[in-house]
Amino acid sequence: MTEKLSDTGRDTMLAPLYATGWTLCEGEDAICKTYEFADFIEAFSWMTRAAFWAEKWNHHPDWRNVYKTVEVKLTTHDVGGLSSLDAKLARKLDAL
Ligand SMILES: C[C@H](O)[C@H](O)[C@H]1CNC2=NC(N)=NC(=O)C2=N1
Repeated sequence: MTEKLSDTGRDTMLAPLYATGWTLCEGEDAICKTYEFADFIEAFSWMTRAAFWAEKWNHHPDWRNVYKTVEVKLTTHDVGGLSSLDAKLARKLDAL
């Protein structure tokens, strides 16, 4: 069963993500990042690749795409905050 990240879990799991542009979202226990692509097709292709990983892991982003920008928010609804699944998916999104 997925659990909410502990304080120590946050430090170890989120610190590397802060280094790649992730931040804690305002007013909620989630991490946010805005990705900028060359154009809409690059952005949407990335979203498509990301969608397959989200579905495979049954862990889905809250995201918004406008033209070549994708705003991503990750949190674990089942536990009401950040879990290791969010860090795992964030690492994958950064690697796509
Ligand atoms: C029923 C389904 O397995 C759950 O709703 C999954 C789906 N995707 C999910 N995605 C995210 N981000 N958090 C969840 O808690 C979650 N739960």
